[in-house]
Amino acid sequence: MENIMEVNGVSKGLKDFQLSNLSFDFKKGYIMGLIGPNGAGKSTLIRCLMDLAKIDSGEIKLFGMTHQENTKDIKQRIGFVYDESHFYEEFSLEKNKRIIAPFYKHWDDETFYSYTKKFHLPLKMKLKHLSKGMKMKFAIAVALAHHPELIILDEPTAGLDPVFRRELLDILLEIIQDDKKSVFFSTHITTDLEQVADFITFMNNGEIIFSKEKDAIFEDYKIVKGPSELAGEIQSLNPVGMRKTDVSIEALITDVHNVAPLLPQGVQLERPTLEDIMYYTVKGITS
Ligand SMILES: Nc1ncnc2c1ncn2[C@@H]1O[C@H](COP(=O)(O)OP(=O)(O)OP(=O)(O)O)[C@@H](O)[C@H]1O
Repeated sequence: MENIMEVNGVSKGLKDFQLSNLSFDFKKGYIMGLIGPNGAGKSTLIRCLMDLAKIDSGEIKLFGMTHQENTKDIKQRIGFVYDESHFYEEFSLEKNKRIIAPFYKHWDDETFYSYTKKFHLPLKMKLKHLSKGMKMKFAIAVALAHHPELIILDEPTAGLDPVFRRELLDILLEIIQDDKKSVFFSTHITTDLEQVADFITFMNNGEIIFSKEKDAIFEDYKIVKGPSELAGEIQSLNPVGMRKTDVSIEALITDVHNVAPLLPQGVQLERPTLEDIMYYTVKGITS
């Protein structure tokens, strides 16, 4: 399968922050989730992907091209949804649509109106009077109406009610069904990714901790639980993170195939959630 996105050794310095040597690939026809704690650099990476922020070194290729080579073509082929509203607040949704549509070669009114109907969006209302969730829905309708091959969303489910969140995840799953489109989205709601993502990229402190197939992550990481007396033995196995109470111990281990045979008797192995993996990676060993 061909790569739709290739990030090679990308670095970007901001005032007090640095994206450091990021590398990962993303294949066509899948959903990739981008996770990481607040301030990890997810939005900064997305801004670099969209060429809204210039990278200092390395290379980003989308559809096999860099922005320098053909940014216009790249942007036509991406549906981009992000938090800062880039629409006209004083105008109605209909008027916003009339302004935006001519910028896209493949704009499709029928698709646009089918989504605004599905999302119950009031076309005559001024954008500034929409709720946060409704604005997000409008941004999604606009992004999907020009038939993008790649959809990039920065925290699209933030501010959405659970019913629409589920609906949006179903829409994202529908989009990739023809194997020609791909979805890349950042989120703090890791359970959403457990449902729909094929690949997960995890960032912390401006670095990539891993970028892997979801199933491979759950094969590699396990939670170890046991009585607190075993703390020393578990710690000697170099867990990613560990939490100890007076009576029990819980740790996250990686490279489970090599580490599991070394585990002491009396511990249980459990499948972690993505949230467990994030928590222990960020927190490390606490007591
Ligand atoms: N324009 C900017 N100038 C200087 N620093 C910035 C700028 N934009 C972001 N930063 C800093 O870069 C760091 C990463 O921010 P970023 O928004 O990329 O993180 P994030 O992972 O998306 O976080 P969150 O989950 O909270 O949205 C933060 O420390 C932030 O303050």
